[in-house]
Formats: sequence, C-alpha cells, structure tokens
Amino acid sequence: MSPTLNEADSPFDLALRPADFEEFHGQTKVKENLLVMVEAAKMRNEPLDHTLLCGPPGLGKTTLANLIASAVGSRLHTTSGPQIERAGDLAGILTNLQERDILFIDEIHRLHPSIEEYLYPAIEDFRLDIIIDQGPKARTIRIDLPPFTLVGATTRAGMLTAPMRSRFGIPNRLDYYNTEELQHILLRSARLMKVEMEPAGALEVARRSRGTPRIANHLLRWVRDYAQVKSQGIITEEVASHALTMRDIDETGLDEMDKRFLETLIHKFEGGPVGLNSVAVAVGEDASTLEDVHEPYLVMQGYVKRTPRGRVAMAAAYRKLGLVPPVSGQAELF
Ligand SMILES: Nc1ncnc2c1ncn2[C@@H]1O[C@H](COP(=O)(O)OP(=O)(O)OP(=O)(O)O)[C@@H](O)[C@H]1O
Repeated sequence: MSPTLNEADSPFDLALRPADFEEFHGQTKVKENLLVMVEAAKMRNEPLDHTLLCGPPGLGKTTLANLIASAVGSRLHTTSGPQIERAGDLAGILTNLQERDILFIDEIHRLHPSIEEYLYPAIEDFRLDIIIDQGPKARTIRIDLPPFTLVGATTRAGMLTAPMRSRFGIPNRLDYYNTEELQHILLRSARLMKVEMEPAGALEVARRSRGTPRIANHLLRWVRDYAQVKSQGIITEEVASHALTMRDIDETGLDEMDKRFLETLIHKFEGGPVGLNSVAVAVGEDASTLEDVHEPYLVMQGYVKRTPRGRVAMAAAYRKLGLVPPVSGQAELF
C-alpha cells in the first residue's frame, strides 16, 4: 500500500485536522448541505438526521464527522464496520450513547449483514432487540436507546446493501480536490507545522497529491525534511519537485504501485480486460487496496476503465508509460 495512505489518524494527521467548518477547505457542496442540516437540527432542537459520507480514502470523511459533532455540540463515538464483529459489540456501543450523541461508523459497507439487522431498528426507532439463548429457549430483550445520529462513511457506496442505503437521506459524495484547493490546504498545514513554503512550492506538492489532502500532508512532511537538509528549510517549487521525484512520485502524483498497476495491465494482460484479483496477484497487492486506493484515481485520470469483463488500459495509460497505444486494440475498443 502506498506509504502516504497508510497512516490514517496518526498524531500528524490529527494535528492538521481542521477544527471547524471555516478551516475545512473545498467540498463546497457537501459542506453547504451539512451546514443546512446542522442549522435545521439546531433550530428544531432535534437530533441531526442520519447521514452518509462517501468517497475515496483521505478526502475528509472522518474530519467532517468530527466537525458535524462539534457544530451541534454533541459527543462523537467512532468505530468502524470491521471492528463490530458481534451483535454484543454493537449493543455495547449503542447502550453507551447519550441523547443526541453522534455515532460515526467508518467503512460501514463492511458491517456484517447480521449486525446490520440489529442496526436498523436502532436507527429507525431507537430500540435494540437482542435475541438471547437459542432454540426453544430463545427470547428477545428490547432495550430503548436515546435518540442519536448515525454518521456512516464508506469508500464504496456501491457495496452498501439497499436496506442500509435507504436508511440514510441523500448521500454526501466527496470528490477529489483540485490543485488550487490542495495548495490552500498545504499552505495552511505548512503554517501549522511552522515550515516556510512558497506558494509555487505548495502548488508543486498539490499537483502530485492525487487530489487527496491526506496525501498532500504526508508529501509535505517528506518535502519539509528534504528542504531542511538540502535548502535551509525553504520549500520552493524546485525543492518540492526534487524531493518528490526522489521518492518516485511523478508530476501527476502516480506512485510506484500505480505505475506497476498500469505496467501489469499492459504488459502481462495485453491491456485487459482482466479481473482485479488477477492484477492484484501479479502486482503483489491486496485487491481491496487496489480497488479503494489506487484504482479510483487511475480511473478518474482516464488511465483505466472498469468494464463488466474486467479492467482495461486506456490509451492514456500507454502514453504514460511511453508506449504507443494499440490502433485497434483493447485501448480503443472500450
Ligand atoms: N478539506 C480539508 N481541509 C484541510 N485538511 C483536510 C481536509 N480534508 C482532509 N484533510 C486532512 O486530511 C487528513 C485525512 O482526512 P480524514 O481522515 O478526514 O479522511 P477520510 O476521508 O476519513 O479518510 P479514510 O476514508 O481513510 O478514513 C486529515 O487529517 C486532515 O488533516
């Protein structure tokens, strides 16, 4: 997995996390929608509606959950789909909630279906029906819960079950940030880190950050080290460019694994179509990491296309690797 994406919620991430909606730059539409929801709930003096945040990793879903909680003055409880293994785990979390608390479930698409069944009445009617014992002795115990808000986050909205999706209102989709937005975020991070960075230096890092603030901040950390050792600590465009090239991050932000993905698709599988699992085995990476982390950006940049028969390398992928796209080959067919 890319080193820049592994370190979610490290102390470094936490230190740079925006403390209020004003400091959260970009995602204008999502921010506006959430602010309306927050205001409406405050005016009605009611708990917030349940909310779903979707989008690739590192774009700010966890940050937004924190901002929502502080905007309404509620406590935030954080967990994730894979952490809730048994109904008892969920019961423990739910029975700990107080009125108007916010429960944030990251990777909500990874909740076990049997756990989802327990969650539905909890979010709809604020009750938990627990079955104890088995066979003829089985009985249900009902526990009333205080009204709370569920904020779900997912990198794969498509994998949510239909009943789960229908429990939320309109989903809030986070998109990759543009270069100017990332430049703004980087200049703020540099200020917090007390690093001197020229706007052109920030732009250079932004260009190579795959549209993702978490990556931008992690690249900044490396560029800061490089600048300290090689150029009296000042991050200029040239310093940023040298530092990132040294780590094999090219001028469009593709890292080693992205390039290996494209090379494998083209050289080993003749441009596809090929199933993601086969690519994953060939590049030595976990299929879900490829699907969550690498592929969305490659698709967004037009290097790869997902088709019902598998992944296909597009003409841009051939050009990226300095190859001539096949004239009537797969790249043109899809
Ligand atoms: N709009 C933003 N402005 C400033 N910094 C941001 C913004 N969005 C994200 N960040 C920074 O990026 C880091 C990653 O954000 P966050 O953890 O919220 O992402 P995420 O979408 O929840 O990721 P994951 O899906 O991996 O949990 C945060 O620590 C924060 O510093």
